[in-house]
Amino acid sequence: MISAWSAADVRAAEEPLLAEGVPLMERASFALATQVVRDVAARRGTVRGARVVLLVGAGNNGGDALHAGAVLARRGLGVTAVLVDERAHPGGLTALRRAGGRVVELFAAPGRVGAVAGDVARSDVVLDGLVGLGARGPLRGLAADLVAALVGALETAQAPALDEAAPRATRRAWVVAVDVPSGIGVDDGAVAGPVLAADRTVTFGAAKPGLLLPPAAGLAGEVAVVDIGLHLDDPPAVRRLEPDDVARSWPVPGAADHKYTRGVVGVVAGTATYPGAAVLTTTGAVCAGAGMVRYRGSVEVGRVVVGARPEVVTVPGRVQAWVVGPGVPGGPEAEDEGQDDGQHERGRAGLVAASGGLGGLAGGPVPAVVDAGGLGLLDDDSPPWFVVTPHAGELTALLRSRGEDVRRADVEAEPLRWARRAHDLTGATVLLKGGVTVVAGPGVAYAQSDGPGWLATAGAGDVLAGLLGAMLAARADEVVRHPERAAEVAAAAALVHGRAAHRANPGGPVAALDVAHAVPAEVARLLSSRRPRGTCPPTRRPEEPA
Ligand SMILES: NC(=O)C1=CN([C@@H]2O[C@H](COP(=O)(O)OP(=O)(O)OC[C@H]3O[C@@H](n4cnc5c(N)ncnc54)[C@H](O)[C@@H]3O)[C@@H](O)[C@H]2O)[C@@H](O)CC1
Ligand SMILES: Nc1ncnc2c1ncn2[C@@H]1O[C@H](COP(=O)(O)OP(=O)(O)O)[C@@H](O)[C@H]1O
Ligand SMILES: [K+]
Repeated sequence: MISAWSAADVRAAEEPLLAEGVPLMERASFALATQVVRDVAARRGTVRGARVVLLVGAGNNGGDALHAGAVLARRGLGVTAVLVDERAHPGGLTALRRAGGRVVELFAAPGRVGAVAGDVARSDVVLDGLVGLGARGPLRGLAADLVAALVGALETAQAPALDEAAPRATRRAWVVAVDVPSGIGVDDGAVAGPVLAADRTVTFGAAKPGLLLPPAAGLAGEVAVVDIGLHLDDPPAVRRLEPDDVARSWPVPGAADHKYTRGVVGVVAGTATYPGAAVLTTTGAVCAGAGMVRYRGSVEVGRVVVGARPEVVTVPGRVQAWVVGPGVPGGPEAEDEGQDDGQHERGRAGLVAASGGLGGLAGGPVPAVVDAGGLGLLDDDSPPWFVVTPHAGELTALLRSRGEDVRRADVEAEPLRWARRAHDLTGATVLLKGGVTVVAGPGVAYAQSDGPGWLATAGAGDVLAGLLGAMLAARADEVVRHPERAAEVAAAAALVHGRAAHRANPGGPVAALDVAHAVPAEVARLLSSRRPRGTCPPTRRPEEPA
């Protein structure tokens, strides 16, 4: 798991160490220089003669860059520091000069910003140390002008300069962000001004939320977290599951299991107009290893589903997680005009059962996935073991229906903020789909970035809904008892879904059904890395057949 803490938490963790005189900046800058040497050596063969430019702001972030530059200069790289502020870190400047580095005082000649940016773009490596945890809002002043000019100068070049295989004319500098890409919202991932996109971010002490959250996450490149000895005791602000986390918690059936202990998924999806959604959702659930999938819909669509997936049953009965809404038209008018094929009524019944509204009759509350047309069926208050799975457009509509004056662009600019708001307004756990999938539940947030852009294809969300339904059904009791785990299961589903999309056709376009078909092999691969049985017992469910 990658855990990210806010700037304030990281600073609080630094304080006692700084008071004891622990040399945090030396640790940070040495690790930064080591990573740069590794990157240069891996791509260029030798580090000697490589040209490095440091972009240096007024604070300790610039200090990190200057000290790292001193280490690099001593290793034989040619290092130039470009200062955008006369207050550059004095210790760092002295160290760089002593090591033979050059200094360009851009602050004294701001008119040269265009020419300097052109030079910087032609270097081998750029270390962006303009601003880090101390950033207040988007970049401004000379730092903003330099980055804007540099972004333009880098635009035409294709491959990083360190990629010796690429023709020289197409190479551009390899960009390393110091702690964070300068100017991103460190705590919220906002990108409200110019930001130099990094190939690599070397971040100190712990990851920061802005490195995991869109839109800034897309500008951080590969993130390397450097341990500088901080102790962070508070829960992280944002987490990202990695394959090992999902493998560890995946419920592997044992000898005593049967289909009902594995979890039955009830699916209310699709109509005569959108029968494909019913097939994709049920296939997602079947391929994720549901003990059983019950399809609830019209006889006509049920036949299509069973024709595609003979494993699916269409008779009512006990369900351990509901999936409501994929391929179901939203809004009361769809129901009034009969376009919903009765799915609104079936969906409402599923959600009532899932919230425990039928008491002992239905065996108590169970998790639910509420997607697409199901979102309009939610009551004012939902339990947190309901996971709503909107994309940005659907989340905007959901928020607006609850009185928020918000537009899709606002949701895309601050996805975690709005996912949290939707969680607060509805009570449900919120999985907001997108290139980075953001999950907000009670006291927890996840940001998953596992799938290729090819996954943005019609029906992929239906597969995710079915897959998530199966995962929730397998851990139904646990999720209802500990609703914060619904968010973890949702993040795990996004990981499996994204990785299955890579597996379905590595490097090329994927069809939604192929993503579902790739899930079993992807789960097997995840589980193959798991420690031997006995060290981490699978989650077991006590229920007997209904
Ligand atoms: N406290 C420490 O000893 C350590 C700090 N570290 C580094 O120090 C950084 C934090 O240093 P600081 O607190 O000095 O802050 P920064 O260096 O991140 O930034 C502060 C400076 O940037 C300017 N600034 C702020 N917002 C700006 C904006 N929007 N546009 C342009 N300029 C802006 C401010 O005028 C201020 O002078 C971390 O990100 C990390 O790189 C590391 O060396 C680890 C140890
Ligand atoms: N740029 C992207 N990169 C990776 N995955 C994406 C991207 N955009 C969307 N996705 C994923 O693709 C799926 C699309 O789902 P959705 O929008 O609900 O489509 P549909 O409703 O047609 O099934 C979601 O899982 C989402 O997270
Ligand atoms: K930076």
